[in-house]
Amino acid sequence: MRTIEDCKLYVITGEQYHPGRPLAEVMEAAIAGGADIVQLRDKNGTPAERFAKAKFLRALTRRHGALFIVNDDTELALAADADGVHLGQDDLPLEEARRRVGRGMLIGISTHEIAQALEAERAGADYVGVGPVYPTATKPGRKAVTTSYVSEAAAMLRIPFFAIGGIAPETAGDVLAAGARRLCAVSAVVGHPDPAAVCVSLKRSIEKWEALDAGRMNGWTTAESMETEETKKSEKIKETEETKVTEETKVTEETKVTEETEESEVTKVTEESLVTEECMKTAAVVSPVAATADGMRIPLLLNGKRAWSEASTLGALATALGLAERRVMAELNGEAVPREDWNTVQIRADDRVEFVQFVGGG
Ligand SMILES: Cc1ncc(COP(=O)(O)OP(=O)(O)O)c(N)n1
Ligand SMILES: Cc1ncsc1CCOP(=O)(O)O
Ligand SMILES: [Mg+2]
Repeated sequence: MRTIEDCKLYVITGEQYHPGRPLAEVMEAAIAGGADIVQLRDKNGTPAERFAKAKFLRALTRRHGALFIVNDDTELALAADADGVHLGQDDLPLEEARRRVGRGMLIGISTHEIAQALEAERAGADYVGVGPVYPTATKPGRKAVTTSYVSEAAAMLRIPFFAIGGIAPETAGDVLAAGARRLCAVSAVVGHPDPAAVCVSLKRSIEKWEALDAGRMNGWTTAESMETEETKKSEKIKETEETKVTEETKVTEETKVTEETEESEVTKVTEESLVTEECMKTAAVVSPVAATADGMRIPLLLNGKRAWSEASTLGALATALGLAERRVMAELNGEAVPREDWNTVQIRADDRVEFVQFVGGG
């Protein structure tokens, strides 16, 4: 059976999005496409209808090895032998829900800001929802939290989080670039004529970023295992980029995945003044700014990864990274910045900076 850590794609029912199409057909397609978790979210059915759907989804998910979560209702979760229950900020408090469902059941909590997520983590939530990232008709009136909350969650949470709200193949790239590695969707999947295809696409996007992360992890190596630029080029990972680190500088080599190109890209980022996400996680309980020793460093999302820099301009950052003389492109918050402007473009806290070097193909 899958654990919550294994689960990357979470699909929630939304029968209003597939009128005339049976729930069974749509959710079976979602699972066939790679949904790891299915949640029953039914605000309108009678208790008997909700119970029947829960029993059906329990059997379906069990058959396919997926997890089954019930929204809002601990009693229904218990009655249907679900794997867990999902609760919002205005639902039953986590402590009371835990008393009712016991240790063996997963509890997920919706969060809309980092303080709520840290509190849920502290109180024993198994995962949190982070959203709505974008405004969504599925949760009307709920303010979008934007990808900046996704970045905070990525930097500060230890438990798994699922980005939710407006998640679709078109938005997944930005949400993953902000640091999410788990996605949750309703309308984009269940409202699509081909739910399986949407799930396949979302799952592929997640896996691309995981492959990129694996490259970054490989980068946390010692000088002995450092490779030459040429070696690295020949070992490009399909559809991903790699990360390398030198022992002395504890430098990250960050990369970027673009949806537009199938070519791998390798960006070498070498600098002394960056502290990576690892340091950030150690200081997770304090604010990002307080986490810096000297208070001078700016928190950034550098090639999708949380980092810190003393550089105040894009040019200074490129210099610090050893990229000033390299044939690289820079993007600041999704906008390409011409090289002639690098020294005048200021970097601010939580800016998203991407340095990309194309190495082959094109
Ligand atoms: C995975 C996941 N995340 C968030 C929610 C929303 O829960 P809540 O805020 O309680 O809103 P409702 O879904 O009950 O309207 C969720 N259901 N699942
Ligand atoms: C239930 C919920 N909670 C936060 S956003 C959301 C709905 C997400 O739906 P969609 O994927 O259709 O935007
Ligand atoms: Mg709820």
